[in-house]
This record gives sequence, C-alpha cells and structure tokens, in this order.
Amino acid sequence: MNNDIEEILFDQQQIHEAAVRLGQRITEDYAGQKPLVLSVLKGAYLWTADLIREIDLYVDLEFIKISSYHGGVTSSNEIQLVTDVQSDVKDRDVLILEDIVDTGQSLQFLKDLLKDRGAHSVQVATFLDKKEGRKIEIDADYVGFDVRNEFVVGYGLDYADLYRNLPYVGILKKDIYS
Ligand SMILES: O=P(O)(O)OC[C@H]1O[C@H](OP(=O)(O)OP(=O)(O)O)[C@H](O)[C@@H]1O
Ligand code: HPA
Repeated sequence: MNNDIEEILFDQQQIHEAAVRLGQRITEDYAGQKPLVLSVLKGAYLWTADLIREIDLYVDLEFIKISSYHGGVTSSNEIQLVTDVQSDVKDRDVLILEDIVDTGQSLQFLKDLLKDRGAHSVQVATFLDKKEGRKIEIDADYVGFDVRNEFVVGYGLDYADLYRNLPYVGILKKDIYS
C-alpha cells in the first residue's frame, strides 16, 4: 500500500500539531458554548478522533454520511445523504468536521441542510483545504493544512474506499487511477 504513494505531504507528527493548533483555537472561540460537533463520514473519522480530544469544552458529537465521489477521483455534482444526523440541530452551534474541502459541493450541501433545519450557527473545521479545486465559492473557518491540487489519500481519505488507514497523507501515484 505504501508503494502506491508518490510523496508524503503530512506525517503523524505534523497532523498531531494541526489538531492541537485548531483544538486550542476552537476551545477559545467557542468558550461558554456547547457546540454540536458534526463529523462527516467516512473521511473525517480520524480527524474527528484526534481533533475533539484537543477541544476543552463540553461538546455533543454527531455523525452524518454523505457521498459525492463514486469510486473515482472526480466528484459527481450530485451529493447524496446516506446516513442522517440523529439529533435536532435547531438552534445549535454546529461545527462541521471535514477531512477535505475540494470542489466545495459537499460543504455547501451540508451548510444548506443545517441552515434549513434552523441551526443557530454553522462553522467548519477541515483537515485539508484544496482551494484550487473549488467549483463553489465557499470557505472553511478552520483549516489544518492547505493542499495543492493533487489527489491525496490517507488519514481517512480514500481512493475507491482504500488507503484510509494510512497514518499519513500522501499524493496517490497517477498510474493507480489512470
Ligand atoms: O469538496 P468536495 O469536492 O465536495 O469534496 C469533499 C468531500 O469528498 C469526500 O467525501 P466522499 O464523498 O468521497 O465520501 P467519504 O468521506 O466517505 O470518502 C470528502 O470526505 C469530503 O466530504
Ligand atoms: O484529494 C482527495 N482525496 C480523497 N478524497 C477526496 N475528496 C475530494 N478530494 C479528495
């Protein structure tokens, strides 16, 4: 599996430091509040596990599963809600945890959904931000790392549902998917 990686971008130590850095900022920014942390499956499960342990607040933790990349490296325009959040988001301060914001379509879908359901505030903490990939003008509030316009895997991020268990983030060799 490691042989399929062109270049390692972020190792375990760098990832840990990003979680600490963002956790501290979120703890300060949400002081006195009890945010509803909404983890977006499957990709954000490791980021969620690491980041929430660096947030020194009472939080509710919920999961939602959406799908846009149907086994390949290009997103479909159609986002599907696969598994819905289990609690009411009305009047809640929701902090979405994403592994990556690329085209921005998934994030737009989620923000619209939460706003429609009456969330008081919606912010986003993404592990990776691929700004060059954007098709929709949308920004995350907290970013672990900016990443260049390459297909990356590991630390929750997949290609064809594989590589999520790599402990680091790397660029996938092009011959794997071309
Ligand atoms: O900004 P976008 O272009 O919408 O891409 C970002 C989304 O794509 C990936 O999810 P995917 O649909 O592949 O599901 P997964 O989390 O189960 O891998 C990733 O986890 C984000 O949720
Ligand atoms: O670069 C990526 N890698 C894995 N999943 C993704 N979803 C959007 N962009 C990516």
